[in-house]
Amino acid sequence: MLLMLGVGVRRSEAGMQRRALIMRTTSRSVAVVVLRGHDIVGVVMRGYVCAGVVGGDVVRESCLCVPSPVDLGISSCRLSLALRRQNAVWHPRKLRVATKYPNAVRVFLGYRESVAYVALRGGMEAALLIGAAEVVADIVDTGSTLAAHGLSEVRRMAPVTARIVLNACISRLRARAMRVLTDMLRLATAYL
Ligand SMILES: Nc1ncnc2c1ncn2[C@@H]1O[C@H](COP(=O)(O)OP(=O)(O)OP(=O)(O)O)[C@@H](O)[C@H]1O
Ligand SMILES: O=P(O)(O)OC[C@H]1O[C@H](OP(=O)(O)OP(=O)(O)O)[C@H](O)[C@@H]1O
Repeated sequence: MLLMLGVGVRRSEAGMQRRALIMRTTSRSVAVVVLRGHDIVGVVMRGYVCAGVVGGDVVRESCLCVPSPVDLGISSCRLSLALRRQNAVWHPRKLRVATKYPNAVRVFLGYRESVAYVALRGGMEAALLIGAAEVVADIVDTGSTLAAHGLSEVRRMAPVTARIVLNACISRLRARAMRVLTDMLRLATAYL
């Protein structure tokens, strides 16, 4: 929203409605769509929207080839592996990793047969506490969530920040929207 304000685009009155998922703006060629993080890359790649703002963790996990030229440098955290500090019970054959980022973690750990993935959508720490996994792969910021569950961060796999992702063909299809977007990208890169 700040980037939009920087290029003179504001939410219109109609865009201020409570629980609105599509916010109209003062520019006829720009609207803001509110989507779940894990849906954004696919929606941008398919060209339903020109651009998206999304965490780098989600971009990695999508494994989709979408241009991501600007790192906004905000919402910084990291994708890490964590273990129980005490009473770890190891499964004899496979190391089970509870995560909502199985694709990204597979790349970091290599495609090893000795690692199995327990795909969860949240609350990964609970998987260790109930014996469903030995390792958690999740984003960590302050570390307080891990500490609250008696877990220790054992490996930092990747830094994460919010990024702008773009549809590769949009400049040809929606020239006016692209001009606003180009101005926003210029502004973002000038101030970051
Ligand atoms: N503790 C945190 N510190 C910094 N950034 C975070 C933190 N938690 C999440 N993020 C960033 O914010 C993004 C959205 O996180 P959030 O937890 O709101 O969504 P989610 O729970 O992954 O998705 P959904 O709510 O759609 O299921 C993440 O992809 C990450 O990039
Ligand atoms: O290191 P910390 O500062 O404690 O942050 C890490 C927590 O933040 C994220 O959860 P979020 O609050 O986004 O909720 P979620 O579990 O629904 O994704 C992540 O899944 C951790 O649980």
